[in-house]
Amino acid sequence: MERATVQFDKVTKKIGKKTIIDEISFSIAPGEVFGLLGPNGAGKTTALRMLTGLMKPTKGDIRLCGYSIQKDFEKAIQHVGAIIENPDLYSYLTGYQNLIHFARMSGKVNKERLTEIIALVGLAEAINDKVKTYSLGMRQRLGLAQALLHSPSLVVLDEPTNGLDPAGIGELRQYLKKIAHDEGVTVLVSSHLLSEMELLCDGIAIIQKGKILQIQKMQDIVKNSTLEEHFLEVTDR
Ligand SMILES: Nc1ncnc2c1ncn2[C@@H]1O[C@H](COP(=O)(O)OP(=O)(O)OP(=O)(O)O)[C@@H](O)[C@H]1O
Repeated sequence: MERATVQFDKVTKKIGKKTIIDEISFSIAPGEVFGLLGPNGAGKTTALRMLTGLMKPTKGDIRLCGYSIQKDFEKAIQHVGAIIENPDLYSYLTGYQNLIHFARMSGKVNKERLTEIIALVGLAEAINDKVKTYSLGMRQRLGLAQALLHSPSLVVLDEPTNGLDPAGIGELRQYLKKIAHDEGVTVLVSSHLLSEMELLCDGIAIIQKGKILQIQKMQDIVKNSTLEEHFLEVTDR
């Protein structure tokens, strides 16, 4: 598997007169779990939308595995699995039929991989039920299975714990850490949940009003304080 790295280089996004993202730069190493941490409206979703090609940066560039999303989009994006908005699911099909549908589009997924990923997201028992009978957490997990199906080397998740119960959040955390640390998959998540990010991430960028205030390794932050104390010190909230 090609190892993924992510590099934001002075990325700015303006919509109308408003600067939503203001010259942000950061990089993520292969196998790292990295968090974009910031309050609602900080610009996290916008940053992730640009990374996956849903929006174009006004200035600057983003490189994935060294490929520019502006100049080499196809190559840049091919290793990415992402859930940015709500996952696209067909509620009148079963979970399994949804996965098969996506597997066909990506072309390189076999039955073993399907079985493996269904077990990983904990949907084995319900996979033949229609998605309309699923809870929000189950839909999230099916969306995650979709994003992971083609074995991406970079996984991008926007507020991944939304709608999950505490047990589900714990399982997702263990899984993301496992694929990162054992298999070298790079994981980028956005969240405003401090305690969750403290448990999940190896490194974080604190973002507020479109600007990155700080980038740090989690182990350095928690040496002296909790992430929450640190966050309150760094931001003006
Ligand atoms: N298409 C748009 N047009 C105008 N303003 C926008 C647009 N998209 C986002 N914004 C504004 O940009 C800012 C950042 O939004 P964004 O959704 O990226 O933040 P976020 O950090 O993901 O927050 P949340 O957790 O609430 O989703 C907000 O003030 C939002 O209102």
